[in-house]
Amino acid sequence: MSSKKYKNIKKLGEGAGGVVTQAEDVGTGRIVAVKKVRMGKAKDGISMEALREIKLLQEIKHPNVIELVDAFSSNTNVNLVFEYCLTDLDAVIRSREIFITEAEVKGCLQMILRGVEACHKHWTLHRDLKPNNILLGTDGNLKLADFGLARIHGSPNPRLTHIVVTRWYRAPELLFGARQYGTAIDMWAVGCVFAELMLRVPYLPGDSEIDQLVKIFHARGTPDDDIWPGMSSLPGYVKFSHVPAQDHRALFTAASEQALDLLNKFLVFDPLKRISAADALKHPYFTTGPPPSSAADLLKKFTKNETPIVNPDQKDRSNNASPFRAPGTACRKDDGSTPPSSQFATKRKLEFT
Ligand SMILES: Nc1ncnc2c1ncn2[C@@H]1O[C@H](COP(=O)(O)OP(=O)(O)OP(=O)(O)O)[C@@H](O)[C@H]1O
Repeated sequence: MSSKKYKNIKKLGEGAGGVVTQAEDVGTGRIVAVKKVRMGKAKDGISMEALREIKLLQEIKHPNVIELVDAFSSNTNVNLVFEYCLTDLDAVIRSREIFITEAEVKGCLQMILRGVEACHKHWTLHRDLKPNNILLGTDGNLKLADFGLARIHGSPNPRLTHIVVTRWYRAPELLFGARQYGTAIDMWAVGCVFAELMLRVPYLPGDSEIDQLVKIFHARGTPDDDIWPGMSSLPGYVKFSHVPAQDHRALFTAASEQALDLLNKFLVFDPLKRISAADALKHPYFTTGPPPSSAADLLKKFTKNETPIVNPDQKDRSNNASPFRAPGTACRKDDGSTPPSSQFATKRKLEFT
């Protein structure tokens, strides 16, 4: 980083877009995270990818959307300066030190939904919602981050590509190659994250695009054109044999009726009938039973045992001991790491290779 304004502290990690470094604003002493974005297809010396992220984030100012503090260019890079975050939801979900209560799941989901609602109000799809793109800010708020794939939807010539959203959180319309899609793709992803918060393991961890659809249909039942009008006309539609929906109650053993009802509304096949973020926030789930945990409570709980963000490259997901896995067996390459205990779920049998 070659800005006199920021003093490099340490490398935090590296994503597909570039290196992220912890730094200090020498003028104010504020700790920030600087994301150095490699040049993509450059126009006028600035990466279009970086420009897109800058533009979207500058428009959305919300406690549940990561703050873009500054942006500057250095040689061939664009540096995006973000508020520094303490950990991410992936690290929290995988931590065996943390027992996530119903109130905490509720608090997390409420913050995620508020962030998504803010994005959607600004005609922005996040498009890559997943636990490691949801960061815990120093104020205890969860913040949606990594807008690298976000696009303004509804713009005249969107040329939307269906290769978006990490597979496990990808909506069925994207898996069937829909070229026109909207905010409902983020709501499917929110549903998968909600399920993962309760289960403590990814809900639908498909190995491939086809396996992703198989996992979705095994969980939710195979849809037909009555349930999802227009499904068979989608460009990538493939006919699957009929399987009935899994009994949700058998998997989410301790989840409340309201939690299951809301989960079902996120995971509706027809994108037009899928619940919106604004409506989800009005669901009785948030007003019945224990109230959602506050940001201050989440901060205390999720940072108690220090769960620093771990760069996925540095995570050893195969050798950690697990009560769910026979000693010495490696867990399947893609399935995340050791599932911590959950009061919501029946311990799900992991498949081994
Ligand atoms: N604001 C932040 N504060 C603290 N750490 C951050 C911040 N933003 C990103 N990181 C960390 O830096 C690393 C790289 O993040 P980045 O968003 O570039 O990629 P990623 O989400 O890990 O992967 P990908 O780009 O493939 O989605 C990750 O470990 C991430 O958690």
